[in-house]
Amino acid sequence: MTEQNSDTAHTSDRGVEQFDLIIVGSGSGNSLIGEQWADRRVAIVDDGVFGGTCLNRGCIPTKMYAYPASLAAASADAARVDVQLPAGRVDFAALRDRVFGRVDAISEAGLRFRRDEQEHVTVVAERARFTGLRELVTDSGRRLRGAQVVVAAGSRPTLPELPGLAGPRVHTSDTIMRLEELPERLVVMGGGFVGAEFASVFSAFGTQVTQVVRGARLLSAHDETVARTFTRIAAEQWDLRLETQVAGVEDTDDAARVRLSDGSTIDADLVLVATGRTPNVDRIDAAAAGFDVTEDGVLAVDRFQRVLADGEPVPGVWALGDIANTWQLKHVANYEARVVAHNLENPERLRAADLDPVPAAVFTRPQIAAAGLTEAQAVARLGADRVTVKEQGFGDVAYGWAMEDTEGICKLVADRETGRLLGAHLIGPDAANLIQPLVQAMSFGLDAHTMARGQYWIHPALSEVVENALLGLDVPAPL
Ligand SMILES: Cc1cc2nc3c(=O)[nH]c(=O)nc-3n(C[C@H](O)[C@H](O)[C@H](O)COP(=O)(O)OP(=O)(O)OC[C@H]3O[C@@H](n4cnc5c(N)ncnc54)[C@H](O)[C@@H]3O)c2cc1C
Ligand SMILES: NC(=O)c1ccc[n+]([C@@H]2O[C@H](COP(=O)([O-])OP(=O)(O)OC[C@H]3O[C@@H](n4cnc5c(N)ncnc54)[C@H](O)[C@@H]3O)[C@@H](O)[C@H]2O)c1
Repeated sequence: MTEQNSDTAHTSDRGVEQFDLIIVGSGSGNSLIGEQWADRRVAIVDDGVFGGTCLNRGCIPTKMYAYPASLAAASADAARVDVQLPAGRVDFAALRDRVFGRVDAISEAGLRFRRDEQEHVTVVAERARFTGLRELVTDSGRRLRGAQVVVAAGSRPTLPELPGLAGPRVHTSDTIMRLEELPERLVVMGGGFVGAEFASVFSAFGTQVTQVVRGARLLSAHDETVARTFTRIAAEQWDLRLETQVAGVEDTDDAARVRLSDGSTIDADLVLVATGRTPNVDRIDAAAAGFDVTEDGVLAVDRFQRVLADGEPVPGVWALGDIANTWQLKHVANYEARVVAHNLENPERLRAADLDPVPAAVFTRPQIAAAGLTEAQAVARLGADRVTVKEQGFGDVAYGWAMEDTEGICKLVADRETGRLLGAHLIGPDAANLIQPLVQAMSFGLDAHTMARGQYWIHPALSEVVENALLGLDVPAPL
C-alpha cells in the first residue's frame, strides 16, 4: 500500500494529527466511511494490502479456488449418474492469475479511491499502535488523535512454536494461493475451516494431499454427525492422519520433511499451516491503552461494540470483526461494522449487535453449513427430554435421487415443547444455500411446523430435504 501525505488533517502544535474518525484496518473498517463523513476528517490506517483479509487472502479468493475445485472433481459425481467426464485438469497459473487479476484490481481501486479521490480521507499505510485511549503512533512516528477511533485490525494466521515453520516451503493461507506452480505433494496441518477447504481444493486439483490433525475428527467444533461424516468422506479423498501431531519440519534439498509425533516423516513440496488465527490485539498495543482483552484473546466490547477498559466503555472507541469476536467470519464483521457505523453517528440511540444465530459454511466437497446449537449443546442446555432431532438424507428426496446422492444429511435440532429450531447442520451439495431459510426461521422465531407447512416448497427441488427434515421433528403443530 502506498502512502498519501494528506493536507486534510489538522496538525496541532505538538505535531499530533487530529481527526474526527480514525479507523485502524482497511478490511471491514473501510465500509464505515460513508457519505455522512464527507465534511469531516477521517484517517484509515493499514500497513497491509488495502481491503484486508476477506478480499485479498480470505473468503473471496478461496471461494474462487473452491468452485473450480468442485468442477475439477466432478467426474466421480457424474459417473454415478451415467455420465463419463474426463478427470478434471486445472490450469493453475491461469486460475491464479484470473483470481488475483480481479482481487488485486479491486484492492488497488479501493485504495486509489480513498487516497486520491476523497479529500477528507487520509490513508496512512503504516502500522499504528495505541499510546492513549484515542491516540496512536505509527511506526514512522506519526502521531494521530481521533475524536472517535474504530479498531478493525483483524487477525493473522497462528504459527505454532515448532522447529522449521519459518522454512521456505512452509505457507499459511496468506501465501498458498499465490504459488508459482501447483505442488505435487502438500502437507496440511490443522483440521479446521482453512485446513479442510485447502485440502479439498488441492486434492481436487490433483495434488497429493496429506492432512495432519491432532484430534480424532475434522471440523471438531461442528455437530458430531457432520464432523464424523465429513471426516469419513475426506479420508476417501486424501490421506488423513488423525490424532497425529506435527513435531517439526526440516528443509531438505528438494522437500519439506515433516516429522510426525509417531516418529514417521512425510516429504512434501509444501506445508500449509492452518492452525487458527490470532487476533491482532498485540499489533495495536491494546495494553498501552488499558483496553480489556477477553480470555479468548479478543478486545472486550459491550453489545454496542464499545471497547471496554476496566469493564467500562471507553468513550469514542469501538471495535469490530476478528479483533473483537471469536466467530472470525466476514458476515459477522460486516454486521458489526453496520452497527458501529450507526453508533458513531447516534450516541443517544445506540444500536446493539444482537443478531442470532451466526451461520457459517465450509466450502469443501461436499459443502457444510451450520447455524445455532449442535445436538450436544442443545441437550446440555435444555436436557435430553426437551430436544428433538431429525437427520434427513439428501438421497431420500427426489432431487437427491436425481443426483444419486448417498452422503448428504440435513440435521435439525429443535425444542420439543415450543417447536422452535435450535440448530441446523447440513453436509451435502449446496449446503451453504440450503441453510439460509433455516437461518431465517431461527432469526425470526418461526417454529418448525409453521415453516414446513406454512409455505409451498418447490417440487422436486433439493430444498425438499429441508422440508422433510422439518416434518420429521417431533414438535407440536401450532393451534
Ligand atoms: C483463508 C480464509 C478464508 C476465509 N473464508 C471465509 C468465508 O468463506 N466466509 C467468511 O465469512 N469468512 C471467511 N474468512 C474469515 C474472514 O476473512 C474474516 O473474518 C474477515 O476478513 C475479518 O475482517 P476484519 O475486518 O475483522 O479484519 P481484516 O479484513 O483482516 O482487516 C484487518 C486489517 O487491519 C490491518 N492491521 C492489523 N494490525 C494493524 C495495525 N496495528 N495498524 C494498522 N493496520 C493494522 C491488517 O493489515 C488488515 O488489513 C476466511 C479467512 C481466511 C483466512
Ligand atoms: N468458509 C469460511 O467461513 C471460512 C474459511 C476459512 C476460514 N474461516 C475463518 O477463519 C478462522 C480460522 O480458520 P482455521 O482453520 O485456521 O482455524 P480453526 O480454529 O477453524 O481450526 C484450527 C485447527 O488447527 C488445529 N490446531 C490448533 N493449534 C494446533 C497445534 N498447535 N498443532 C496442531 N493442530 C493445531 C485445531 O485443532 C483445528 O483443527 C476460522 O475459525 C473461520 O472462522 C472461515
